[in-house]
This record gives sequence, C-alpha cells and structure tokens, in this order.
Amino acid sequence: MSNKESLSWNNLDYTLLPFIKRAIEAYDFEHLTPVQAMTIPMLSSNRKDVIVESYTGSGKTLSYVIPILERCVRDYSYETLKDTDLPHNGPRLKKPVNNSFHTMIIVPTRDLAVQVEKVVDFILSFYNDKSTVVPDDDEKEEETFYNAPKTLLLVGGDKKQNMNEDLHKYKTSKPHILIGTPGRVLEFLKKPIVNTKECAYLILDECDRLLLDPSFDKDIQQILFILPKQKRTGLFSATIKDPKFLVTKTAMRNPFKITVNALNKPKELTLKYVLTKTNNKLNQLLAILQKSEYKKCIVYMSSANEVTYFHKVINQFVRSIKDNQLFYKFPSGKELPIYSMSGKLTNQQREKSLELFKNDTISGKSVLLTTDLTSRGIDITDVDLVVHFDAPTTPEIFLHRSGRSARGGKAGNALLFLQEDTKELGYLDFLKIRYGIDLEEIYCNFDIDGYYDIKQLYKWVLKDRLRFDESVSGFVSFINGYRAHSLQSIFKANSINYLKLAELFGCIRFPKSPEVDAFLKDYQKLDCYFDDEQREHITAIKEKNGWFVEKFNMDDYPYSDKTREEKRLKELEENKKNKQSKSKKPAETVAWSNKVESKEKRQERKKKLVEKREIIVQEMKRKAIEDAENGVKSDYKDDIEEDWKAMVRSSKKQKKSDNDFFGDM
Ligand SMILES: Nc1ncnc2c1ncn2[C@@H]1O[C@H](COP(=O)(O)OP(=O)(O)OP(=O)(O)O)[C@@H](O)[C@H]1O
Repeated sequence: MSNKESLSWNNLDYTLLPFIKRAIEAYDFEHLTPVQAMTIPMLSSNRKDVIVESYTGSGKTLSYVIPILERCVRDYSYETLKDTDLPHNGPRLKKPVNNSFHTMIIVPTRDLAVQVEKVVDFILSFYNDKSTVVPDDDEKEEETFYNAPKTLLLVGGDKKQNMNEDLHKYKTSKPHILIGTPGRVLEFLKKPIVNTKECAYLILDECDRLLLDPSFDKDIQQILFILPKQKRTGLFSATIKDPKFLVTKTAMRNPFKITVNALNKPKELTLKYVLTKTNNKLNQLLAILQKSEYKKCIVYMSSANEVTYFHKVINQFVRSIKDNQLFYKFPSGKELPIYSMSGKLTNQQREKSLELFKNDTISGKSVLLTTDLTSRGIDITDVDLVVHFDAPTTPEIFLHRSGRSARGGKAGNALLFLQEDTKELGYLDFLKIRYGIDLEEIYCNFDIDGYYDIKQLYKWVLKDRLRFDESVSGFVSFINGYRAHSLQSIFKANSINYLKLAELFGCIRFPKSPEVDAFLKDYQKLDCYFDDEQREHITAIKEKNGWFVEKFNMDDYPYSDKTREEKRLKELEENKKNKQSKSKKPAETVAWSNKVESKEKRQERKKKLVEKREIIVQEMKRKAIEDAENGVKSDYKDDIEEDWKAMVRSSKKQKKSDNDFFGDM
C-alpha cells in the first residue's frame, strides 16, 4: 500500500524489534497503512485499550499482531531490551510459567483463525536471522539463536478428541500466543489446567460480530469473566456501529477510539449493481464470469445448500476434468475452474478449497462460490471481483463481502445482483443513506440465454433424486435467508416471484412451504408484478398441482447412489406397513373440549418453564458476577444448562407419572 501520507516504518516513535523489521522487509511494505500508524504505537505502549474501526483490507491484522509480538518478546525476555541496543536476533525468552499464556486472539471463524496464525508465524519465522550464519568462517563470531514465542491454534476440529490434543500441546510446547474461535477458546479456558492469570492482551478481531451476534456473545461474555481484568483489550472491525456499547460490553478500562473509515470502504473499490430476472440469475452469473475482466472472483450466495447445488449445476453444464479438478467449460471452449466452500464441507475440505482457489495461478481466472462464512477477514490479495449473487442480510455484511476485493491498495470491483421483479431496488437508497455509498448500474448486454436452458436443467434433475432434494433445500434455504434479512421493508418475502425462483432452482415441482402455499392459493395478493404469460404459467402449474414437469409417482424416483437408494426403498416399505397397520386400528376420538383443555395446559406449563428458566439465569448470572469479582472462574452457562436440563427432566418425569396415573384409571 503506497500511502504517501503514511508513516515510514523507521519513523515510528519507538524502535521496532529487528525480527519484525526483517519480516516487514520480506513483505515489502514500504509504509505503515493509516490504521497501523495510529494503532501500533498506541497498543505497543501497553497503556491503552483500543477500539479500531478501519475499512476492509486496510491492514488491521498487522496493527495488532506487531504490538502483541513486541510486548510479548519484551515481557518475556531475560534482559530488559533497550531501544538503543536491540539484539540482532530475538532475545532469549522465558517460557510462560504454570501453564499461563501472554495473549489471546479471538476471531469468529476457523478459517480466519488459521489465517491469523499464519501471519503471526510468518513474522516469528524471522526471529533469528538465518542469513547471518557463516559456517566456514571461524573468525566471525557465531550468532546465538533462541527460540521464538510460540502460538497455539484453538479451533473446533472434525475429530472429537481434539481438545485433548490441544491441552497436550499446550502443556508441552508452552505457547505465548493463543488464537482461536469463541466456543473452542471458552472450552479450553474452562479446563482447570489452564492458567489465565498472566494474560496481558485480548484481541477481538471482527469484534462487532463477536460481541453482537447472539451465537457468539454468550461465549465471549464468559471468556471475559474468566480472563483477568488487568489486561489490554483491542477491538477491531471495519464496521463498528456502536463503539460505546462495545466498550461497555468488554468492560474496557482505558479505551481509545481509532477510526479510519471516511468512505466506509477502500477508495480502490468500485461498487456496481445489475438488475436481473430471478429465473435468469444463474445465466447472468455465467455470462459475467465468462466475459468480465478479473483474476479471482468470489461469488456469495445466501446458504450452503445453494452453494452445493449451484456448484453441481454449473459444473454439470459442459465440464471437463483436469488434474482431478472440475472445470466449467464455456460454450466458447474456454475453461474456468470453479471452487466451492461452505459450512457443508469438512474443515479439511474447506481448507483445501480455499488453498486451491488462492494458489490457482495457471488458469488466469478462477472463481469461488461461497457463503458468508468467508465474508469477513479472509485475505486473498488477488481477488478483484466480488459478486453478491444474493443480497447480503445486513448492510455491514455487504461491506465485508465487497471488501474481499480491493485489498492492500489494489483495485477491485463488487457487483450486487438485484432481482428486478422484487422490491430490492430500495436497497440502493438504503446503502446511500446509511453508508453514503453509491452503486453504479451496469447493463449486461451479454447473450445470457446461451449457457443452459430450463429444460436441460429439469432433465438433469430428473436423473437423480439427490438433485431434486438439493434443489428443494436450496429453494427453501433461499426463502429462509430472505426472511432473515435485517431490512424487511426491502427484502419482503411476499414480493418474491416464487414461480421464477422455482425455475432458478430447477425445481421439478413446487417445494412445500407456507409461502408457496400462499402463492399458489392467491398469488395476486402478493406484492409482485406478473405479466400475462406468467399468469398463464401459474394457472397451468396450479392445474398440475404444483408440478413443473409431467406429474409422476415420487415413489418411483430413485437415487443414483446405491446405498442411498436401498435405504429409501427400505423406508418406503416400512412406511407402507405402518400405514396399513394404522388403518386397521379404530381411530381414537377425543372430545374437542379435552383437546382445548390440554392445549391450554400445555401453554401454561410452557409459560411456567420460561419463568423458571429466567429465575435460574438471573440467579446464576448474579453468582457469576460475584465469582468474577472474587477472582473465581465461573462456569455459569454450563450451570444454567445443567439446571435447566434437570428441570426439564423432572418436568418430564412429572408428566409421565401424571400420564401413568390417568392411564391406570
Ligand atoms: N503496510 C502495508 N503495506 C502494504 N500492504 C499491507 C500493509 N499492511 C498489510 N498489508 C496487506 O494488506 C492486506 C489486507 O490486510 P488485512 O487482512 O490485515 O486487512 P484488514 O483491515 O484486517 O481487512 P478486513 O477488515 O477485511 O479483515 C493484506 O494482504 C496485507 O498483507
């Protein structure tokens, strides 16, 4: 990033440790980025907590990694390090005592944790200057090499026993810096062997996600209870809406706010949008992927189900195989590697996909289909195009996704797909008002019909029942994603044209869902425009009971995978038997008044349980705060869960004995 106004590394108001300088030289970074220039001195001084908001790709990672490495080495060095006389190689370090550690870095995803660990380890690889070894020259004094600080990655794995492995590594390698995801870090910190007393730094990268997302917040609150109060905290993100709230949540003692976000985005990032018909989105995407200029492109979809399904669809239509990789072959004959990465893959598969995409330099162009799992933090500098195939559920995610391109001062584009047959155009005004961001419209004059047609898609789906299942999952997940949108006035579920949506997914019949039922019952009531052709199409499909192809018996629709098919046939057989035996039993008739009564009872019981749970939560929270104030480790979330489970168990027992009692009568 050649930012002329920024500071040069030699002009910092203190001298960087030589190994950090060597790493920066290897990176070939001439200047500090603005966020680094402001944050590094502040955090290194060890006097301030910082809350840092700076646009995507602006170098926030190094702005906390450099200070924590500086502090760690200075704090653990046997000698006090004087800036005027720093040892060329890293100094001899003490190991953390009594199973303690120096720094905790927490990020929201495993992939990001792996990435941050790589950055830390890269810098630490310069701890000793190996080029100074002169083996054959006896006259020169040999350099003394010492061990650099160590890191430990704390992320959930595919294997259950991983925690024991982590603890073993922790005890034996004595790491100074721990990097992980909230759930795993909490589990780790709760182990009696882990001593948190010496923790001097806590970094929460993507802090708004960690502190505001309910799925992380509880874990983070417990982590904050467990870690000592006397530590420096650093909060980092490109989007911090309410800094005061985050400061209160983290109980920072001496906070300093740093903001480098005048445009809310890197100035090198160009934002555009394209209006597209829902059923033509995939063709439009393929046209853009073929005809646009880019090196690496990330395409964001709203769910893992969608990614899985569309990855298969894309690869199906004219593909070839090279070195075990699937390539999409365009009608023009040019090939393009398309990778996919979502939560449906195992950790290993995800890592592999990301690595292949990152390192793909042979094809000239490569594409990654993914979800918001990779919307934050992931740093692949060659990405110069981001496509929002489905609009993101919050405007913050829009900035994070778009910011996967135009990183480190390079130019990049982000293209938002808006469905012209919905109310999505309103999103543009919202982005303008909320973030002052203008998106320029692009008109794709590409011939977008040439990639595949719907009949081909149906034919392909009909060949394997798994494809039908996946088309339905994709369709349903899309609707769920739409319903979860934070901007409900713009992303209205009742403005979706379900007919076109079903066509996009190649659904051979309408999936069953309340939205589709309402659509088929009275589509005219929806907030959506239908032309004559579509009206006729809907009437025809209604007459066919929701089928897009000729109706057939679903029992005769096989999986091409043998084991799956055997299982299906077995289940089908069992279902038939169960139905027959049920139809023989006379139906029990229950008085309507009894049903109503039991429904009321159920509701009352539910209400009582909710009230009891709230009492337990409050009581445990109070206890946890008390414990924390007395310096005792608190396991209050676990306790609540335990108490809650015990209560549910006893309530079930009670219910069972009630039933038994009545059964006896
Ligand atoms: N001083 C610098 N000069 C040039 N490039 C830099 C400098 N510091 C970091 N970079 C590069 O800029 C890119 C983006 O850095 P980083 O991942 O830290 O951004 P970020 O601000 O954390 O972004 P995000 O908010 O998306 O997580 C990286 O490839 C990094 O190597």
